This record gives sequence, C-alpha cells and structure tokens, in this order.
Amino acid sequence: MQDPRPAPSLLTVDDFERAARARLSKMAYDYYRSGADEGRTLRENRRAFRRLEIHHRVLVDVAERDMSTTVLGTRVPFPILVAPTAYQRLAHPDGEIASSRAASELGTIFTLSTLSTTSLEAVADASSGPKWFQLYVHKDRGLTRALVERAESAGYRALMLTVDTPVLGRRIADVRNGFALPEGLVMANLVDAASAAPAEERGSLLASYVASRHDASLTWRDVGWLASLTRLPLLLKGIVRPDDAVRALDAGAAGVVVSNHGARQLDGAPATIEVLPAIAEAVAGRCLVLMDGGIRWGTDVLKAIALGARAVLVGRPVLWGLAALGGEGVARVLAGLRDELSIAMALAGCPTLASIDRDLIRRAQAR
Ligand SMILES: Cc1cc2nc3c(=O)[nH]c(=O)nc-3n(C[C@H](O)[C@H](O)[C@H](O)COP(=O)(O)O)c2cc1C
Ligand SMILES: CCCCCCC(=O)C(=O)O
Repeated sequence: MQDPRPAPSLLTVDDFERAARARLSKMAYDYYRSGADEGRTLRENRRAFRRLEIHHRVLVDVAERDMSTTVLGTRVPFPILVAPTAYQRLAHPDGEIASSRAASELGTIFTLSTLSTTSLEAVADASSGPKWFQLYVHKDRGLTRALVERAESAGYRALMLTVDTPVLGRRIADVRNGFALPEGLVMANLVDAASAAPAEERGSLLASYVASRHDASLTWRDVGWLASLTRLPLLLKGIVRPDDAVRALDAGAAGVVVSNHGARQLDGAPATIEVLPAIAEAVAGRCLVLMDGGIRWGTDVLKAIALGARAVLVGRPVLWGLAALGGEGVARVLAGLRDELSIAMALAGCPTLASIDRDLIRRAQAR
C-alpha cells in the first residue's frame, strides 16, 4: 500500500535555501547569498568541511545523548546559536521578531544585529529567550554608547563586537542590483540618527551608511574603551588568527568568534574551520571560542566542536528558514540541525559534547 503522507520537501538547509530563493526578490536573495568579490572564501567555507572525515568510534553506549553546553553562563540545549544578520524583514515581514521567537522556543541564543529592521527593545519585548547584541562602532561615540546602554537595559546578555568590517566588503551582486532597503524598512536601532542624515543616506544604501557613519579607525585601544562602558561580557567576532585571539583575551574579551563574516568581507580569507584548531590551541581554554561560516549540516557542527569550538553560530540557514516559512521555518532549520547533530553524535560514538574530540577528525586524502 502506498504511504498517503506527502514526502517532506523541506528537510535540509539546502532545501530551505531553494524555497527561500523562490520567494525572495532577486535583490534580497543576492544580498543574503553573496560573498565578497569572486566568492573564493564563500566556496571554501563549505568545501573545507567536506575535506574533513569523521573517523567514528564503534560500540559506545549512545542510547542517551547530551548536546547541552554553557556559553557565557547561559545553558543551551544544543550548541547551535543564531548569528547576527542585518535586515531580516527583507526576508519576511515578521523579521527579527519571528527569528528571535523561534530561537527562544528551541532554547538557544539569538544575536541581534545593530542593523536590524526591528528595534532592539521590540525584539527584547517579543521573545523571552536569551539574547546577545552585535555591535558596530559608529564614528559618533555617543551613539555607540547609547546602543550599549540600550542593549544592557533591554536585557541582552552579551555584546558581540564585529571587528572584521572596517569597510564594507565588495559584494558584486549588490553593486549591480543597486542594493537598498525597500520603502518602509529602516535600520530600526538607528532611526534617529538616520533621520538626521542627509536625504541621500536615508534610503539605507549600505555603502553610504558605512561611508558616513561607520568607524573605520577602530583599534585595540577602543576595545578597552568599549569594555569599560559595560558590565556585559564582550565577544570579538571576526577573528581568524591565533595572535589576534590572544590579543582579544588580553584586551578583556570574554571570548572570540572565529568568523570571516560569512565570506562577505575579505575574499581570500581562510575558511573558518581551517583556522579554528590553532585559535583554540592559542587561547587554551582561557576564553570562550565560538565559530561560524558554512555550517549547513549537523556533521559540520560535530567537526567544529571536535576542532575546538564550544558552540557554532548559523547566519544564512536562519535567513533561508525565515524567508521560506517565517518563524516556523527558522524553528525547523534550527531543529533540523540539532537533530542531525544528535544522529551524527550517535554514529560517531559520542554521547556528550565533551566526548567529541579532535582525534575523530582527519583530513581526507587528496584523490
Ligand atoms: C545577509 C547577512 C547579513 C549579515 N549581517 C551581519 C551583521 O549585521 N553583523 C555581523 O556581525 N555579521 C553579519 N553577518 C555575518 C554573520 O553574522 C555570520 O558571520 C555569517 O553569516 C556566518 O556564515 P553562514 O552564513 O555561512 O552561517 C551577516 C551575514 C549575512 C549572510
Ligand atoms: C560596515 C558595516 C556594515 C555591515 C552591513 C551588514 C553586514 O554585516 C553584512 O551585510 O554582512
């Protein structure tokens, strides 16, 4: 007899990307999908995972698996967090509210971008789960300080300072498409600053925002200044070198995010999974190490944990879920990755995250 149930069509992150592509305008899809320049790092972020094999252990009791971990004092049921991504209402009218609620439903951490299309207060009011705030430092330090104070009083639990973006990477598709926010969408955390801006900047063209407001002169000294403004733990996002990770630690950061900004900044930057082991080794457990870039399968998460990350963040997968099915899509993407990780742990002989060690991972022989 035939099974009457329809075959599920949205199972993997790549399925969600196809569904998202069918729903989004070309301009929005290109903005989300793009890497910088020729997309070398974009391809490498995923290829580098494929080069790694998992040499599984057998006959281990994996009847119960524990995927929970603690990040900056917050217990999460599985080690997959939501990365900050700008302009989520471009994907779906419910934007950041829907994605933060989905993260909350699953018990994981949602990171809100400075460039969100919903204000940080509205997101805090709408979802009760743990949240971090991603910070871009503006030339106007008063504005930067105000963002920090607002995030702190709205209940965000950590600040994630993005340090790989002194200027905007060149995303060719965005330049060709003349990327701009459609009428009605704004950079909601910056509306006052935006309405004081000259008319040609109010259209939210990313490039003009960056040129006029974003501070490209940021240095290590400013990290100390930022840390002095807040009692929240500070993470530095965009680290790909062991020496910079140690410097972050020395500057007072509670952790680093090994990231190349989803390959949207410096084309030619290394795949993050390639540089993770040396960074984890350099900081030697003295601070939290997270990573993002190219994670599309539960087995990718397992590889990142094995190579030294406490947890990973996902950017585009969440956008694909949001564009395809709103908040339900985000929840399904996160739950899908969680369930894939659980299966991968069972098959690799790892009942806990602590048992996922480096010895499981080998580089595939070149054929
Ligand atoms: C459309 C888009 C917007 C992004 N916006 C931000 C942002 O506002 N701040 C930030 O620190 N990183 C931003 N990122 C980078 C993500 O936080 C993250 O590093 C990256 O998406 C991880 O790679 P993945 O998309 O392969 O998971 C953005 C990435 C994308 C794809
Ligand atoms: C230099 C600050 C602009 C960053 C724009 C948002 C972002 O991170 C991205 O599109 O990627």
